[in-house]
Amino acid sequence: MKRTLIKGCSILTMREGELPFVGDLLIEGERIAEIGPAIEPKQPVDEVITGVGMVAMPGLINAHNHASMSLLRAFSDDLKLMDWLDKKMLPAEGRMTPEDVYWGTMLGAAEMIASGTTSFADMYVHMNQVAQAVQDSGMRASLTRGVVFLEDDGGKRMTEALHLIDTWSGAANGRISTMLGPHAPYTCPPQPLSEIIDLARSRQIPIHIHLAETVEEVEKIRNRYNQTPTQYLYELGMFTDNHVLLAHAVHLSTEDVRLLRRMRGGVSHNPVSNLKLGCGIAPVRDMLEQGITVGLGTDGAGSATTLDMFAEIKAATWLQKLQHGDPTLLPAEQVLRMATIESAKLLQIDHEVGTLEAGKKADLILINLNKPHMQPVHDLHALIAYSATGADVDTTIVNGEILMKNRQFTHISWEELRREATMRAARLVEGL
Ligand SMILES: CSC[C@H]1O[C@@H](n2cnc3c(O)ncnc32)[C@H](O)[C@@H]1O
Ligand SMILES: [Zn+2]
Repeated sequence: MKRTLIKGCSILTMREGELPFVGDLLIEGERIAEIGPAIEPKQPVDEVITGVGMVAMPGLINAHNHASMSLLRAFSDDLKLMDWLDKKMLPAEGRMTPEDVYWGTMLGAAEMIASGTTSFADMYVHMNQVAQAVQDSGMRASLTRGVVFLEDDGGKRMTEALHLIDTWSGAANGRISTMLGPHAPYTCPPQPLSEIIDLARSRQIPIHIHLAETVEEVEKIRNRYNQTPTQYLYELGMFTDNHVLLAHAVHLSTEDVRLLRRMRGGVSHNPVSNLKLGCGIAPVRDMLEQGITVGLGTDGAGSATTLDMFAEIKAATWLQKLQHGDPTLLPAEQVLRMATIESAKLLQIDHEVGTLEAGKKADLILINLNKPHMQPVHDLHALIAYSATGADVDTTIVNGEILMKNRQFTHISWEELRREATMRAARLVEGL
């Protein structure tokens, strides 16, 4: 079993209310063996990492992504969501081969590792290739085959969704978990959606779904069913005994927020994508007041452009402060917890990751403080939430494996990845 000792770093455990302290962290195999002011290992260590001038904190957890859409980064911007999706993304996605999805996911994984994300929730197609990329990149992920019921496919998409669950749950040394992924209320009519909900309940499979992202979605569902999108899911039994990961939840009425109050799971707030597509501001303060778990995600790079979770951290707290004219809302520690342990709850991995604690899986990052914008150090939570960017991450560790050290990838060949991604991305968007 490999033993790695990180010495002399500032440690942010992200356990509620716990103050930062300077100390050491011992990793044995996949897990954190010890955290403390000065560790004297009882057995020889294989690697010592000097953490002086660094902050160790839990890896960030991206609760909503379509990693493979990294191939469509900065290809189609400044459009309304439905134009962006129908006229640009779906035609490009129609050309995607399984190999494209593999390399697109690897590109997303490389960006996430380089910016301090260790786990992500993903919804896409060709999920065998997404899972393979998760396995190869060393990341942790919760994967779901996105299912749209707009035309009859003879059950192909659902077969693939179940194949993913049956084949990949627990794979890659437990780094991969799975969910069911009905895409959104406007792409999933009542009958197939209620079948998925019942299946999820009977097999205890969590659900990942987009909800109430735009005003247009609210109008569409009102016209079709005379309900809000949230009522539509609620009445179909979505929130009865199912763990549900809701992406966006921007347009919720007061009554909608109350309906979600007792839900298992919670909401991935994706503020950069919501801002860029002009969708609106999710009622984060109100959801938190009702006890709803709110984590953070990026959505795909096709809309958000970047998968840097530090951008989401800033946008999330700034938006709540601005919307309510109250700078005390979402203080630094709380928004950092949203990007770590609260997101972990949404992926049902909070017993393993999301805080730094002896016995948990060693998913953590080292952030370099030796930079002008990271000095002086008064309040570490504030410094990281309001000043750090993904480029300040020096080292990324998942399941005890070092995936990036001194900003160099250890599992990814960047030259090969860049070549594959460039060539494939050009083909996908040609003529669109
Ligand atoms: C069927 S796989 C997932 C599907 O979702 C699309 N998608 C990406 N971003 C969004 C978004 O913000 N709202 C709705 N749908 C989105 C993606 O292009 C895939 O087709
Ligand atoms: Zn999405």
